[in-house]
Amino acid sequence: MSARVLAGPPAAEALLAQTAARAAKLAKPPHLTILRLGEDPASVSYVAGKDKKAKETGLSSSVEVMPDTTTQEALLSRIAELNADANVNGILVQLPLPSHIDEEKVLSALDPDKDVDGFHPVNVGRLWAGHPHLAPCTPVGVMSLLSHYGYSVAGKRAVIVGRSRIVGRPLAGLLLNASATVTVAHSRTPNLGAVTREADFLFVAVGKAHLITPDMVGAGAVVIDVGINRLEREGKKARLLGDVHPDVAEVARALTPVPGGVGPMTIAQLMANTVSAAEGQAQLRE
Ligand SMILES: NC(=O)C1=CN([C@@H]2O[C@H](COP(=O)(O)OP(=O)(O)OC[C@H]3O[C@@H](n4cnc5c(N)ncnc54)[C@H](OP(=O)(O)O)[C@@H]3O)[C@@H](O)[C@H]2O)C=CC1
Ligand SMILES: Nc1nc(=O)c2c([nH]1)NC[C@@H]1CN(c3ccc(C(=O)N[C@@H](CCC(=O)O)C(=O)O)cc3)C=[N+]21
Repeated sequence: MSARVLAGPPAAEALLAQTAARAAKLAKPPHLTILRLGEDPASVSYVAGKDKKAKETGLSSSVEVMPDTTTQEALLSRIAELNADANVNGILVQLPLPSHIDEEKVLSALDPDKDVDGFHPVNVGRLWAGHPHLAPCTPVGVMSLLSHYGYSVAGKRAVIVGRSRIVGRPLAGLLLNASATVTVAHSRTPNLGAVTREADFLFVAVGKAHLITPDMVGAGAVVIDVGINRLEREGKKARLLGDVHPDVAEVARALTPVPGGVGPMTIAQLMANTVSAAEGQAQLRE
């Protein structure tokens, strides 16, 4: 038996269609500003993908590139201007930032109601209080992928491997809000396989190619592979590997592919968050 493949693109298209319809109801197209510092190739490529998808969805977007020598002060002052600019509905600061910049300070400087990544402490608090407004795109995208394919986590055992700000932690909050029984494993978890085998729904966001092998997965589990590991190849395009070994398809009920699984949902959810931000701001003005 081979697992059902939970492809991202059809679910992402459905979400984008809904999002475009919401955007069209607003007085003007919502505007997303993306700040990128430096020329890290992965960041260049992700940011270009977000900008392109925004335009395809009927949103307005702009990318501002600053040198990787930009001071924290200069970045904070640009953020203050964007916060004050009524024409800007959403602001995204692409991560990772150069090491001389304090990520916490930068993320806390964003207007929480324009924080389309959901990384500001106010948005983290809203999520964990059980009433999210803007929540991180990747985990929200994972939840909508599950619902697109008809899965409900209520009353089920969910195990997450990874506890980052961008994926593991907010995913735990969303799954708890959706009434799953949630376990979060990480690098200090002994006997990882014993924990992951208990999962009805297993979510993996670590960044280690093929960490999860078939012996670590319970029969009939739904497995969501968030990991993206670049395997550079001489003279060829890099190959992308997930955190889950492909043989897991032999034991799991369902599995997301890499690429073409969670990645497209992240981008689609960013568009949805930008529209949510614009809707929230329009309500505040009423
Ligand atoms: N598809 C998408 O849209 C996205 C994909 N990604 C991908 O997801 C992966 C994770 O990203 P991100 O969350 O930012 O990564 P981080 O490096 O921030 O976090 C990795 C987490 O994995 C844990 N970990 C590391 N090694 C092990 C191990 N051997 N066993 C168990 N846990 C371990 C770490 O534990 P500890 O906290 O103890 O250090 C940490 O919590 C990456 O491959 C990234 O490229 C990320 C964002 C979006
Ligand atoms: N402030 C901030 N917000 C983010 O949301 C953010 C970030 N910084 N930094 C980096 C991570 C990573 N991330 C991805 C987005 C899309 C794909 C994606 O579209 N992946 C495609 C493949 C793309 C390719 O070919 O490289 C897929 O999985 O099919 C992957 C990863 C967002 N991140």
